[in-house]
Amino acid sequence: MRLIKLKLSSFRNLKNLELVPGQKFNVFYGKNGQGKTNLLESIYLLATMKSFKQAKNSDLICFGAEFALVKGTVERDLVRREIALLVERQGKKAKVDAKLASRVDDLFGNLNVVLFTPEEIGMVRGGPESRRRYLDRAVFTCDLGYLKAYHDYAKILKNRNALLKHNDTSGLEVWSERLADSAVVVINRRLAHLREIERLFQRFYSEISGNDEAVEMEYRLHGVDRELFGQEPRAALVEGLKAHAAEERRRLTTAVGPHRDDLSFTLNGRPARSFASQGQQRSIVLALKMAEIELIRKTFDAPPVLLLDDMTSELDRERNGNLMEFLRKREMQVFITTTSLDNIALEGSDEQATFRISEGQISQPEVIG
Ligand SMILES: Nc1ncnc2c1ncn2[C@@H]1O[C@H](COP(=O)(O)OP(=O)(O)OP(=O)(O)O)[C@@H](O)[C@H]1O
Repeated sequence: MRLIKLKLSSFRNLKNLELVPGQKFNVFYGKNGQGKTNLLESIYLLATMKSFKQAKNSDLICFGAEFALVKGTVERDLVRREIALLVERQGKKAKVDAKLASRVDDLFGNLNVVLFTPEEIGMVRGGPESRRRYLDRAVFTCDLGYLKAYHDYAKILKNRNALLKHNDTSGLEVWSERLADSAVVVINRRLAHLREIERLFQRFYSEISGNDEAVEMEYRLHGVDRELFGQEPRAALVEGLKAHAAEERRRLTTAVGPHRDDLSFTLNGRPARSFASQGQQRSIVLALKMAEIELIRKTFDAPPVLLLDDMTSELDRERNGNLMEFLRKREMQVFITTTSLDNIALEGSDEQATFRISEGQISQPEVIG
């Protein structure tokens, strides 16, 4: 999969931008606050209709403008498609080859992206939300049904939370059962994804770290009995909700379900969150991303586009080099942002297009190699 052309109008500080990226490594450099992350955000939006910064529509529109327009030509298996996304304050509208795409599903598989941000590097150590966010994004890219399952769950959760908030216990039991049904679907899809990437993740971790540390990942059910979940998942959720009834009355919110679950990593049996060194934690995230790329390649028979935001300064030279080598072998199109070209371990023969971004404007590329 490749992005052949990108055209932005009034997207954040990128008022009028046209880009014809190279086939492989595209490096965007410039000082802080010039629009590098915004550029990656626009590509991410084209693929998913969502901002990776959890931004509102109005944040995406250039100050003073009425709407933003993101247009891209993408290519997969030699078939080109035009994707156009109109962002207005009240909503987004997408078209694929001039046909209205009414749901995100219609965009599915045209452009797959894997995102790698400094925020995600902190994921092993940080709070569970960032790990859930990572997981949800990763599952959605390969599993079309996941988004619907996730939205169904979110709707039920919202209704159940509204009852708790108003101390209205009349319909609570019915909503608990609905929540349990929907939660099982979400959790099972997450678990299926993790099963698919587990081996890859372990293989890439040992390749990056160059030693035989045993790395494991585990899906942690919050407030739900693991064993019972293995046998009767729905009953386990219902039981979990019952057991947390007092906490829910106190906190006025649903205490159990995939919105509270977590993903944990262990190194040689010890929790990576507290025991792994910074380097080991970075290797874990890197191995996860590599596994995700590999799974997408297998699922779609085409590699995704990789968006690397300001990562280069986060990875040491060796890990950076490992990553670039991995990407080179897979013939992937990569978009990298950096404040300094010295951060990129891309010396070698690969084609590299370099763009300078300054105050939302892009300079013509210099092709190196
Ligand atoms: N809706 C908007 N309209 C106009 N400008 C905006 C809008 N949203 C953000 N900006 C501007 O975009 C700039 C931030 O761009 P971006 O986050 O892409 O920076 P960057 O080049 O990635 O910098 P860094 O290296 O610090 O990450 C800021 O100057 C901000 O004021």
